[in-house]
Amino acid sequence: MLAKGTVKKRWCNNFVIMSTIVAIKEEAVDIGAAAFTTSLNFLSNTLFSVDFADYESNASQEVIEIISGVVGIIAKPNLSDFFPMLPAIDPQAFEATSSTVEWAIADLLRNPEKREKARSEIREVVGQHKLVQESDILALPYLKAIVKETFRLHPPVTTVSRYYEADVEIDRYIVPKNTLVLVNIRAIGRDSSLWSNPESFVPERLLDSEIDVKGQHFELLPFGTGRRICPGIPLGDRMVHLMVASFLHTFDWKLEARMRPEDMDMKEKLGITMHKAHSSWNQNVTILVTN
Ligand code: HEM
Repeated sequence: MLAKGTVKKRWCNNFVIMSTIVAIKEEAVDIGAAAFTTSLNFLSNTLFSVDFADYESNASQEVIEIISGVVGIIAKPNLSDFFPMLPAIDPQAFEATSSTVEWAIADLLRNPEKREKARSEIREVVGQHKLVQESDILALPYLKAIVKETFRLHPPVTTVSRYYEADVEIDRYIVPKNTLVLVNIRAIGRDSSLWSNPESFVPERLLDSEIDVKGQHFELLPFGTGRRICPGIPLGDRMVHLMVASFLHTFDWKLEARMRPEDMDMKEKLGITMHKAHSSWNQNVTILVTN
């Protein structure tokens, strides 16, 4: 087993190194795939001190399929007593984390002045030649606002469901027993009675706000709420912050000469979670290594 701090450091380093290799080769980075591989390796390092996947081998999907199968077999009482996280390993958890990172980077590519603001904040707190550490995140309010705003606009899990076993009254509506109620988190995040200018990416609106993502503020529920709230909040939220901060800190992003930010394709695709429909912006992004 690696020491506790080592896992985090190694994971963060891996993410930056993996992206740096691609950037040095002057290839486009598939942010979604890099984030997916990283979240997978973070968990495998935490549990087994090994990397399960490699960004360049395209093996992440195979690993996920194996994990799903293995979890079904081994998450029986004995093994999950030793590894309580095992039953929670679900492809959706990695998808949710990586799609949030992908959207945050996409929105920042479309908004260069916000990207620069976030980079200066990180540079000031972390310094030019160090890697972002988990302890730095607390001192990065603009980064935190960016992540919340990304969750508002692009919650990876768009809908949560509840099944009512008895008649219930909710806000003057009677929900009869045996009803499955679907709550559209994405629609709430874009509701104009709750948010001004809801379709725009404006992290500033959440900068000095008390609204958080832990299920207490019903206008922003990316992790759900109540008894079935996502148990992976601390891990998922931390991974998203660290990955977005590492990307911003380590690389300078720009679109290829002929492409304008407003021309980026921001269509969504519904899979296990909500991902970007096209990675076309990947092919139009030049990444310069700054550190
Ligand atoms: C950005 C990352 C993530 C997001 C946005 C997310 C979102 C969600 C949402 C919306 C739910 C349904 C909650 C409800 O019905 O109220 C859920 C459930 C769940 N999540 Fe996550 N999740 C993320 C990461 C993770 C991670 C990293 C893990 C575990 C390692 C995890 C494990 C679970 C489990 C086990 C459930 C089912 C809980 C239950 O039904 O009682 N999630 N997640």
